[in-house]
Amino acid sequence: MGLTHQSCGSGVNREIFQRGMVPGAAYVIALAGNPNTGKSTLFNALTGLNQHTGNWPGKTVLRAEGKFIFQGRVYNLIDLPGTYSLLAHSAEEQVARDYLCFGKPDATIVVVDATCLERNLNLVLQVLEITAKVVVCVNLMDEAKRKNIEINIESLSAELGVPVVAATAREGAGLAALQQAVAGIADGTVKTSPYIVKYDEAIEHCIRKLEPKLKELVGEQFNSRWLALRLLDGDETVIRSLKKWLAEGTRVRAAAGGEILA
Ligand SMILES: Nc1nc2c(ncn2[C@@H]2O[C@H](COP(=O)(O)OP(=O)(O)OP(=O)(O)O)[C@@H](O)[C@H]2O)c(=O)[nH]1
Ligand SMILES: [Mg+2]
Repeated sequence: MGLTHQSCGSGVNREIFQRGMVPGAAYVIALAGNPNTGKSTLFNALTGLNQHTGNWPGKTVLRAEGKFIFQGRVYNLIDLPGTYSLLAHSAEEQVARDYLCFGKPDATIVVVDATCLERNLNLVLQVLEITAKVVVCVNLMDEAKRKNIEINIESLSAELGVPVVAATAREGAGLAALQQAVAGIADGTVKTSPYIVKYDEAIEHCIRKLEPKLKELVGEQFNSRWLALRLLDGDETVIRSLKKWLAEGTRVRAAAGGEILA
């Protein structure tokens, strides 16, 4: 049998992409965003001093994770490196992108700077191309207020199709609402309908051709539209990551005596 999604499972994701290491965690939550948007401030405010740091596998990029407890459940929070894009031009971008696709977090918080929202939304749209399980956290609301910038959180949420929460992480403001929104996405009680960028018809045509083939390979595990776009980009790094994921699935299956891991 060839390599298919049936030979690869979430156990594999955890092994090779280090999904999360907090024991007993109900959910794994990723924290993404442009550099300097307050991700680490938010991470520290949510987790306190309960953090574990190391490097991402094979990279000199710092990996920080910790936990918070909300309504009796443990959430494993992963602080991703700050990036402007997810096109894997740098080690940081590759780490963030691979984690969002192959690590399959239960929810992703994208932290944006309220004082330069437009630039930050570029990353939000890229994350929405990978996963629908997103909460946007509009941080630095204190700075925005000082600069007389008003943000209509409700209409932003309606346009993006995902929950949007305002916060001032440095003062701990908005954290409870953020945790509530994350909980709803992680346990599936809140459904999203993310804004998806549409490309030129020539590209959309190629996506329609590629997507079914990719679905055969990875099933519903990963976002095949996004994988198709990366293949059209000729993105070698994503092809390598995909091969690694498929090969690892077979290795684990063989080690488990041929049983398919769910
Ligand atoms: N005024 C204000 N400053 C904030 C807020 N949150 C974070 N900051 C400040 O913004 C700066 C950057 O915060 P970090 O938490 O390091 O940002 P980051 O996104 O982790 O940055 P990178 O890891 O470099 O990508 C620091 O000086 C924080 O004190 C906020 O809500 N309001
Ligand atoms: Mg940081």
